[in-house]
Amino acid sequence: MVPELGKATVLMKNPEHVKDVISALREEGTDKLQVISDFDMTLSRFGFNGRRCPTSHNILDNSRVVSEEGRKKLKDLLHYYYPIEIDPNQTVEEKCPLMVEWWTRAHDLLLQQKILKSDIAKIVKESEVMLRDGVNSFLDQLHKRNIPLFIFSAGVGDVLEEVLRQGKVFHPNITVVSNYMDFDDKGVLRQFKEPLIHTFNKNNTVLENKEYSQQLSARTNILLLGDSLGDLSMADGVANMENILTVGFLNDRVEERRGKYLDAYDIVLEKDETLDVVNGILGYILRET
Ligand SMILES: Nc1ccn([C@@H]2O[C@H](COP(=O)(O)O)[C@@H](O)[C@H]2O)c(=O)n1
Repeated sequence: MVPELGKATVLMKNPEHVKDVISALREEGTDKLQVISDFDMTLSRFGFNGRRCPTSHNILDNSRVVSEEGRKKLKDLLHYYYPIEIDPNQTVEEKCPLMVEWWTRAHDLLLQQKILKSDIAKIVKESEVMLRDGVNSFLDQLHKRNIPLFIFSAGVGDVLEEVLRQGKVFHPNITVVSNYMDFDDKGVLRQFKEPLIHTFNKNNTVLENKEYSQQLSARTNILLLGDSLGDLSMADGVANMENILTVGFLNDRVEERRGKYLDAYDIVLEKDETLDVVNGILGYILRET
């Protein structure tokens, strides 16, 4: 069916269910399909050559427009809050206020740096961000086949859009909901727009663009890609959902989190920096293999 599902990085609790959903997505055709994806560490790479790749926040944090002192404080926040974000032993209820605290403190520090809108392209160009191998062909294929892609990200919208633009894959079938920067009339960052999106509120509560879900009301079959357990609520706003296939990238603390990911996602990709499996599934659904 999909040879890539035999890859060593692929884990599935219920392979029969996966097979059934993929068959249903193929049978029902592309007119009913939409893709919902996270950005950081899902479409972008988690690591390269043993080094962590930056998230859209880190692209700003590590850039030359942030002072040395600011950079250190942002790194301290990352080292304090990231382990909490991925801790398998804390509940979402416990984590939520701490995530709001992290994002708020980091955004406040970024506001002090007087970042210019006109600097974003250069900041991205000079960063170490990388898209996963196979993302370009995945996004090109979705565009070619008129399949909408909804990127729901707790990262920084202006930055992730620029990453896609520089990768020449920011196609018109893509809609992004994320944390966007607000610049004053001189082009200086003055605040982040509301609502604040963090890892564990990626659901209806922050979706103001109801029009978008109405436009897509006929697309009741979903391919969902994420890297956090919080990403599983990204499709909550889809009315009358019929079939959903969830693919989760398990990037970090794999031993401790494997069980939870296997319970939550249909397909778990363990330490897989590519989109090979997803491209294999899409090719099958599109009847190209
Ligand atoms: N100040 C921050 C806040 C969050 N992050 C990381 O970015 C990821 C963004 O979320 P996605 O929805 O795009 O996955 C999140 O998982 C945090 O680890 C950060 O780097 N700096």
